[in-house]
Amino acid sequence: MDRVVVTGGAGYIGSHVCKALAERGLQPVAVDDLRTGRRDAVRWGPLEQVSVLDMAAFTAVLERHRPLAVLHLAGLIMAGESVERPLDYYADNVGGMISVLQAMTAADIRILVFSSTASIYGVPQTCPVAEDAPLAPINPYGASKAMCERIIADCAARTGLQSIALRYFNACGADKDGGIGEMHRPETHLVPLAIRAALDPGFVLDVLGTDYDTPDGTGIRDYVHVSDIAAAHVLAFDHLRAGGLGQPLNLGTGTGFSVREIVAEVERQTGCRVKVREKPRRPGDTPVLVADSTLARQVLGWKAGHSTLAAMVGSACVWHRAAGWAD
Ligand SMILES: NC(=O)c1ccc[n+]([C@@H]2O[C@H](COP(=O)([O-])OP(=O)(O)OC[C@H]3O[C@@H](n4cnc5c(N)ncnc54)[C@H](O)[C@@H]3O)[C@@H](O)[C@H]2O)c1
Ligand SMILES: O=c1ccn([C@@H]2O[C@H](COP(=O)(O)OP(=O)(O)O[C@H]3O[C@H](CO)[C@@H](O)[C@H](O)[C@H]3O)[C@@H](O)[C@H]2O)c(=O)[nH]1
Repeated sequence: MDRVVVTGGAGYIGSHVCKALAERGLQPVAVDDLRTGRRDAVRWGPLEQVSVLDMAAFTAVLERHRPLAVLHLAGLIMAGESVERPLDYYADNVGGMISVLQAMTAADIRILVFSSTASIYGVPQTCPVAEDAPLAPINPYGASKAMCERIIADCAARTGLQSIALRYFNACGADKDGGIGEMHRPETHLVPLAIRAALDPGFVLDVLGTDYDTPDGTGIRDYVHVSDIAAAHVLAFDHLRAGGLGQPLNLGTGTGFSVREIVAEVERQTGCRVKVREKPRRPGDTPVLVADSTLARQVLGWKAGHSTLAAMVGSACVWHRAAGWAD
């Protein structure tokens, strides 16, 4: 069976990517050091418990499995935390990227799909934001991902590397079969926290900023179903394997929802009040981020088919009712 290495394969999005690869008839090999990932999320292929920072060990994994491609999702992910711990973010995200590219070069693996982010746009001048907008990250997390994209482009210009950077907007929701879903440790993301604040009597959601220049004063994001993001990885892999041109692609729906709109949807779906308290803005947060994903549709034929608000919040509610929350 043809193999594909998924770094961060024990994480939230990586585990959904592994499932999508398996459904496409490919064997995913998860490479994850389990610093935040979960062993029980690795269900569709082997787990190699290795840090991508360990170039020699990661090269050995590539030599052993001879994958057709590397899908690089491993990294640190919290924009707010990156403001507090910038060096950790540059070390894991930029250091990890360099190590992955060195290992791929050593093992002669030429196809790369990279997890980039909407955070690289910072505070975009226009929304929905397209891929040709200036990259102007306002936190170390976004800056680390912009650096990775630059490093990939520099390598691709000099070698046979074929790559696509997928700039995801806000991943949420859970797999339809219920076995995997969002369980970050610690959890800082809005959708799981809002669901918890509805279902767990002892938990309150902090609304982080109520004075943004938005209709209800709270931050607006483009939420996209994790299964749609996973599907985009398979499409990107197929596209590159067929010799298609690599380029950065936004993954979003083109519609933004405010924090209060997410809270209202959680209340509608659970039938419970979401307990909230209003707090100041979180450092490093952008007021509004919404994607123009026309290019992903044109290049990959990608559609965010599962990403209605009801489907995203609904699948997340089903997951958390069964799995609870990480503490
Ligand atoms: N969650 C989102 O909304 C979102 C949006 C845009 C981009 N992204 C990107 O998607 C990727 C996956 O995010 P996620 O939400 O699944 O996060 P996650 O924390 O669930 O997954 C990241 C995984 O990477 C692993 N990891 C981290 N550093 C590693 C290292 N050096 N070596 C090996 N494994 C390592 C962790 O153990 C974890 O399993 C990240 O690169 C993130 O920046 C996420
Ligand atoms: O307890 C919370 C958590 C979040 N928010 C707000 O909810 C929105 C979404 O926040 P969150 O779910 O933390 O996601 P982002 O900070 O937008 O970042 C996510 O989305 C980015 C892409 O847009 C990814 O790159 C990041 O990895 C991922 O963490 C923002 O307006 C936050 O201010 C709250 O009000 N209270």
